[in-house]
Amino acid sequence: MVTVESANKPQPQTPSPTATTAERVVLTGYMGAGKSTVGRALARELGWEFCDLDHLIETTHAATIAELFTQHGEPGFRQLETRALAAALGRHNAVIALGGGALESLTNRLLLEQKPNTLTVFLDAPFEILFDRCVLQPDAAIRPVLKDPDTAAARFKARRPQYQRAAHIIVDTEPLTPAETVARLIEELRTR
Ligand SMILES: Nc1ncnc2c1ncn2[C@@H]1O[C@H](COP(=O)(O)OP(=O)(O)O)[C@@H](O)[C@H]1O
Ligand SMILES: O=C(O)C1=C[C@@H](OP(=O)(O)O)[C@@H](O)[C@H](O)C1
Ligand SMILES: [Mg+2]
Repeated sequence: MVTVESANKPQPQTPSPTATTAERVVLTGYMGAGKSTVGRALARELGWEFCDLDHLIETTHAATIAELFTQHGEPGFRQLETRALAAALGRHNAVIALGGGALESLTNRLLLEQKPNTLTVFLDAPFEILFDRCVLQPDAAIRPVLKDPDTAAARFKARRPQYQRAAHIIVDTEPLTPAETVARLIEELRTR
């Protein structure tokens, strides 16, 4: 029997492809890991909002990442990144793609770690693969940190333990396409 009360209740929305209790998924990993590409596709699949931290910084300050590095230096850029992260973590039903350097900051690591209902995913791959992906990326934004390959390799080595420590889920993306990584994450989200 359909009571008036239940008939007036809001109808359920399109079923989510996952029953996850997480309110947001945060993608981390080095440049070229696919945070932006996979994040956008995952958000679309979940019917969630997509927030790319670099894009948020660029629109907030009306300048490209490269311009912000030139204007403020890397330390200045990192401050803007921390503010953007704090704002982004306030979103619900959102996939958030971090920049590759976001977890260098202890403040950022604590912001992320202390945010409840947040599933952090580390998209991993060897440095050489990541570097090639960035070089081959059509119309890629300039990544100032990638200018010198030796320094970039050293930063990869230094950052990797931070990505690992922050992660609830680690995906080795080397053998996967971005679509396969999305499928893997949807599968993981079913059980969390
Ligand atoms: N297996 C893969 N996983 C993720 N990205 C891949 C893969 N293979 C190639 N790519 C390409 O590498 C680039 C990753 O760039 P992007 O998503 O901007 O990474 P990030 O935001 O992590 O720096 C994209 O051009 C993407 O199409
Ligand atoms: O690793 C880094 O220090 C950076 C990564 C970039 O984002 P992606 O990882 O999305 O390329 C961007 O935030 C900026 O160029 C600095
Ligand atoms: Mg990106």
